[in-house]
This record gives sequence, structure tokens and C-alpha cells, in this order.
Amino acid sequence: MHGLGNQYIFINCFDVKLEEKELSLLAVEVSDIYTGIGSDGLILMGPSDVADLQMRIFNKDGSEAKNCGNGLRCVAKYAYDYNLISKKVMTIETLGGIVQATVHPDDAGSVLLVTVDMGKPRFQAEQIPVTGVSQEGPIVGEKIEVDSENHEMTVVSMGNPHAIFFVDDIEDAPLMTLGPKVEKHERFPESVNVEFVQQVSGDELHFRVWERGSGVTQACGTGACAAVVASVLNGLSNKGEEVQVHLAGGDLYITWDERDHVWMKGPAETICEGTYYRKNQRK
Ligand SMILES: N[C@H](CCC[C@H](N)C(=O)O)C(=O)O
Repeated sequence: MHGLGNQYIFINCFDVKLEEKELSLLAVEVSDIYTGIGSDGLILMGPSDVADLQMRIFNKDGSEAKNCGNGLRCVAKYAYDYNLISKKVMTIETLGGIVQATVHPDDAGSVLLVTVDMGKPRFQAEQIPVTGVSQEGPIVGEKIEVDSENHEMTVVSMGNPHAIFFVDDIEDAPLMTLGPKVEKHERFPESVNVEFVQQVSGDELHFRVWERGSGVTQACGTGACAAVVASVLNGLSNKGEEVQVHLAGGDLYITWDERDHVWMKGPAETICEGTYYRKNQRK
């Protein structure tokens, strides 16, 4: 399944029991475009004691993340389409907290659009985590030195960490140079997702992402949420107003509301389904 081209392999763990110690390697295997299936990572759906279901997400490098916006929309669609959940509104447990997703079936009963209440952004340095921060509260305009050059970033967590850089022209964003260097920068003890934003107007922005653990992807749902929060913190967008975010793979509609909740609205699609043979099981 994918959300705006941010593609994951999904396993329904209501039916399948996987070995915990195998999960990271399995994510690397299935994500490999040459010897596996090819994806940005692996997502597991399973039972939860505190929500309607649980989502776990592993990047293509095998690292486990605490949240995934595009993944959440796909999980909600899968759960409704395959009758894991009979409701249109469902709660999903992630390592980054519990969110609420709403599927919007079309007249034919197909779910192509999903809205997710992603909860509140987090701003404290220890919640990101990020070190060496001089300011209290939301981290805005924070300088970070990379290869003896200073860059200004806004840092936001949506359960997973995001470093956002505003640029004049998204086409010139240093995605492949600054992206990997900030991802693994020593000030981010758990690494970080790196986003570049060109503000078009108060309710529109362009967005590109170098994802922690997966590199350049077509879209990043939590990143788009973090980018709109960063835009409001920098006085470029308004709280309570919907912002159209143009990602490489398409558009998401994000609102940071007056109750401090971030809402994400966007598509989710099933590409195919089938059986995966582990390398050591192949004939
Ligand atoms: N790379 C992210 C996880 C996937 C997030 C992204 N694909 C989304 O849609 O939010 C991290 O390590 O925090």
C-alpha cells in the first residue's frame, strides 16, 4: 500500500505471529528492490489493549520509528477494507501515542481518502530528542552547524523527530547533501527526519523530505504535519486554517487546530497483496 507514493509492505499480524528479533531484518529484506519486494519499509498491524488496533513501522534500514502518517492512512483503509474494524472512525496505537483515523468510503464503498487526528506536536528538546538547544519552548530558528556552515532549523516531534528548513526555491533544496548529514547529526541522538519547505502563501507550501532510515521518499505524512506546525511557529501560516502541502507524490491537507491537534487528510491506496517467501525459504 502507499500514501502519495510513500510505499510500505503491510503484514496483518492479527493472523500471523512474527518473531520480535526477526522484525528489523525482515524490514530490510522486504524493502530491498532487487532481492525483496521494494518499499520504504515494513508496517505491522495487530491487536492493541488500548486502541482498536496497533501499528508498528520499520524504515527500510530496519530501524523502528514511533509514527508514520502515510502508514496510518493505509492502516485505517486496510482495517476497514478487510473488516478488521467495522467502524469508519478508529483509534490506532503507535509507539508515539494513540491517534484517531476516519475513513471516507466513496459511493462504491472504496476507501481512497482518510483523515487522521495526529494529536499534539511536541516541542521540548528532550521530547524530540535534540541536544545543545539554548531556547525554552518551541525550537524555532535554531542554528545547526554542518561542514562549518550554519543553517537555521525549526524542530518538531509528531511522535517522531523532524528538522525543518525553509528555502526560497524547493527545486534547489539541498535534499541529497544536507539531508543525510542532518539525519545523522550528533545533536540528534536518535537521528532525525529532514524536511525542506518553500512557503507559497499562508495556506500553501512545497515540501521535500529526506527520511530518517529511508532517505528520499515521495511523501512523509508526519513530516507534512511538522512542516505546517513549523510554518505557523514561523508566522507563515495560521493556526486553525487548512494548509495545502505539495509533496513530490501529491498533496496533503493539514490543519493545526485551536485545540493544538494536527489533522492530516489524504489518500491511501492498495497496490497488491500476496505471499512473500523469506530468502531462506525460497526454492
Ligand atoms: N522515517 C520516519 C518514519 C516514517 C514516516 C513517514 N513515512 C510518514 O509518512 O510519516 C522516522 O524514522 O521517524
